[in-house]
Amino acid sequence: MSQREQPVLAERLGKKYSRGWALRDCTLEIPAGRIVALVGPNGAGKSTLMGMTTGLLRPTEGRISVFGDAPTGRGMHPAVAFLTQAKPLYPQFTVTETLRYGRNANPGWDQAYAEELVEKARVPFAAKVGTLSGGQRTRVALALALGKRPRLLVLDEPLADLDPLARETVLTTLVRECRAQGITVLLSSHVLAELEDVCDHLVLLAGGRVRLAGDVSDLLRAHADHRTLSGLALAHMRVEVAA
Ligand SMILES: Nc1ncnc2c1ncn2[C@@H]1O[C@H](COP(=O)(O)OP(=O)(O)OP(=O)(O)O)[C@@H](O)[C@H]1O
Repeated sequence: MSQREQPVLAERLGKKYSRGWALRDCTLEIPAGRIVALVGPNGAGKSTLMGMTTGLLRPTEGRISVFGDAPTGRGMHPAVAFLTQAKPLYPQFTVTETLRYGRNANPGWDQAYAEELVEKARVPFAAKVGTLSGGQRTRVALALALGKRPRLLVLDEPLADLDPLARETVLTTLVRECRAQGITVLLSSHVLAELEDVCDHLVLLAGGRVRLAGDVSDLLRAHADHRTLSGLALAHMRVEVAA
C-alpha cells in the first residue's frame, strides 16, 4: 500500500503541553478500512493522538503521516472528518443552514448524501440546531462529517451524552455507512462493551504510551486467556493503572 493510501502512520510521535508529555514514543498504524477502537484510562492521551491525526495539533517530536501528508497543526486534513462529544454546531443555524455551511466549507461535499442521512434520522430540516435533542444533534453532526466524504473519520467520544438506545442507533448507522463507503474509523470510547461488535482493530493507550495495538482477532489469539475486546482491554488497563 502506498503512503497516499495509508490512513495513518505514526513514528515515535510525541506531544508535550505546558504541564508535561501527554503522548510519547507512539509508533502505530491505522490500517485502511478498519474500525479502530482507541481506548485507555482518563488522561491516557487519546484526544491528543486524535488531535494530531486530524491535523489540528502539531507534534512536539516524531512524525505522523496522514494519507502521505504531514499534518501542519493549523487545520483539518481534507480527507479527514472529526466529530467530538462537543459537536460544535451553531445553535442558531437551522439544519438546512448547517448543511449549507458544510457545502461551503468542503470542496468534496455531497449534499444529496448529507440530506439523506438527515432524512433517515427524521430530523426536521427547518429546526434550529439549538432546539434539537442530543441524539438529533449527533445525527446532524454525523451528516456534516460524512457529507464531507472523508476517507478517515475520527470520533472522540461522540456518543457520550446519548441514552443507550440513541447510542445504539447512532453507532449502527455510523458503522453501516462507514463500512459501505470504505471509510476508516478511529473511535474513542470508555464504554468498552459497545465497541465489541463494531471494532476490528484496537489501540490501547495508558500514561501517554501505546500499550497494545493490532487487529482484534490477532490480539485475542495472542492473549488466549481473553475472549473479548473489552475483557482484553480492561485487563491491560488494570495492569497499567496499577503499575
Ligand atoms: N491543552 C492542554 N494543555 C495542557 N495539558 C493538556 C492539554 N490537553 C491535554 N492535556 C493533558 O495531556 C494529558 C492527556 O490528555 P488527553 O485529553 O489527550 O487524554 P484522554 O485520553 O483523551 O483523556 P480522557 O479519557 O479523560 O478524555 C492529560 O494529562 C491532560 O491533562
